[in-house]
Amino acid sequence: MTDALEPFGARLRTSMDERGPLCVGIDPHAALLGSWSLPDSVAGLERFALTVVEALAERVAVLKPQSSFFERFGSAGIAVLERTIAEARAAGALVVLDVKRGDIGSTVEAYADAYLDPDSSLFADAVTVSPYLGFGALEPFLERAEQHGCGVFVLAFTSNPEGATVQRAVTADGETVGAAILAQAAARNGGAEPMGPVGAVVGATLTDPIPFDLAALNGPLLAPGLGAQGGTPEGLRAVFGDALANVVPSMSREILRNGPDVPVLRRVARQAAHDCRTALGYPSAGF
Ligand SMILES: O=c1ccn([C@@H]2O[C@H](COP(=O)(O)O)[C@@H](O)[C@H]2O)c(=O)[nH]1
Repeated sequence: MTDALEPFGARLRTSMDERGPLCVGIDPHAALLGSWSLPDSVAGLERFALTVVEALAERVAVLKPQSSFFERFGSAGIAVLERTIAEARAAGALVVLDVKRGDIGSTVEAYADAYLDPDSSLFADAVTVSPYLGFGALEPFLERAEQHGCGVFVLAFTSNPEGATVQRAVTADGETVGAAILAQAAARNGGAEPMGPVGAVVGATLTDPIPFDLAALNGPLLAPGLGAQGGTPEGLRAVFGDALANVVPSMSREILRNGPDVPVLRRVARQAAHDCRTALGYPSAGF
């Protein structure tokens, strides 16, 4: 039986305050394996992922493995993902598994067992989830997260341009789908201190205003899209307004393309962390 963890909002707040808010994605694209002179194989995948862990897990607040790049190698890739998560957590990083799961409630129950049960070999501190089968269908994820001190990042306004056709569609109540998702997430977080376990994914690339007061979420805001997708740390203020304190800015390729040298990865990530801290108004301490 594993010891109960503190609530995710408190753990994330502490980690961001101590290390700075940067999240680095572990996205072992085939092209990146090649540019690191690694084979496009399970061995290459493992070397890549564990090199990122070695370089950054003791330094950044959050590491975010992208499950798809591990799944493409089948069960052997999943075994590498398990090891990556375990070693990153052991080194002190919070792990957000970017797996974007969502289904009918009875099936979500099993996904929640897979990712948010401390006895699972894929246990992570948080997962990304898709609410497009209805926010209510995510209930098993939310319950399990609350039970075990984990977090859930619900896709709201994603960084890709195609997302808008769904997320900015207007519901019968006259609000956008994305805003309706955020309102339900905010209701779930209530007045939790320092923030609740239900986060949202809001892209750092967005240029149209977000039709929701993001500070009212009272939860973490995972902001992918920095670097390779065109988002910049300086642009975060325009996207997130009053909610800057809860933003977890995320970069993958922008950092990873500098590998495989560990000191170089650290130097690039340190610069990115500095840029994000400055943009988000953090003190200069931290990675
Ligand atoms: O809205 C979203 C949600 C998730 N992602 C994920 O983040 C990384 C982005 O990688 P970069 O190399 O920094 O572009 C990737 O794993 C996506 O699946 C996102 O980009 N946007």
